Amino acid sequence: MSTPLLQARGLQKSFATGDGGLFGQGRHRHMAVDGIDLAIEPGTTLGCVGESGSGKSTLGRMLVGLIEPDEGSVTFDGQDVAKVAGKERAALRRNMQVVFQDPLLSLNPRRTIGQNIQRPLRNYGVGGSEAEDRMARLMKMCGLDPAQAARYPHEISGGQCQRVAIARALALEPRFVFLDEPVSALDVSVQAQILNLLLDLQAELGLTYFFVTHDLKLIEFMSQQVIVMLKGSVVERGTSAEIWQSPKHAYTQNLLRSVLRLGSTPDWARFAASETSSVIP
Ligand SMILES: Nc1ncnc2c1ncn2[C@@H]1O[C@H](COP(=O)(O)OP(=O)(O)OP(=O)(O)O)[C@@H](O)[C@H]1O
Repeated sequence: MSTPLLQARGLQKSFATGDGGLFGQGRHRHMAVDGIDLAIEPGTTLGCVGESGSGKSTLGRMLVGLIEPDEGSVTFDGQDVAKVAGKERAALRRNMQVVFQDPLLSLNPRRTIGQNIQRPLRNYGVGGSEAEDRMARLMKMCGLDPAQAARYPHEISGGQCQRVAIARALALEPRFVFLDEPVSALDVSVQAQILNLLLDLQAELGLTYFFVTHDLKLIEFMSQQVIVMLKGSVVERGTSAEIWQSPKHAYTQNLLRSVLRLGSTPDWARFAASETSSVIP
């Protein structure tokens, strides 16, 4: 085992719920993530599966520093994220990016796709022809034609929008990407293309992923290691094959049974293999 790129210890996050009532009697705190430890090795994917509301997104957001944990710590490349300040913090932030579920919502609709991709570069002081060149390279790498840079998000398909969101996430050359259900808003045939793109980019750039989904079959295809979440806790963890072939927790067994019974999700490995490679060399 190599040294983990990212490690979390005792991560905990609760949110206030209820309107509080007249005397505050209705106010409670809901524990969204309840003391989670995890480690992700460089160049690998940790898949996270669980029902809606189990805390997957909250966990991912804490890993990339979008929200602060109430308790616990995140260590990236040996650095405690909470203790890093100034220039080092900015460098750390560049290294951790997110791709959200709905690309149309995550892109700025008033900016062209080229401007969307260049935004993080400009935020970090890269402008002019250097930003233009990098944008064109990122677009090609993500299977987009740079000639489309002047179009707006609503003028391209959902799959192309997600390619733009991925290109934007990669603009600052991160090492770690939190993929928050990156294909669930897309048509099934487009899903396979985006999954292939993510796998190709991982192989080419050595990226490390935290991949969140509801789909157990998809997690088997995308991840080496898996955690299963239920009500804010990890109820099962193991390799993809272990979770798929011999799940121990009753919740995972039920999840698996329903996947097998419904047969509603595609055989990703076979399906994706039938798609051509997604990256333009
Ligand atoms: N900003 C917030 N304020 C209040 N409650 C929140 C907030 N974010 C998340 N929650 C609550 O925390 C719990 C976990 O939410 P989270 O989005 O992490 O779950 P999830 O497993 O990602 O769900 P889904 O699969 O539906 O996206 C839920 O009960 C949710 O309502």
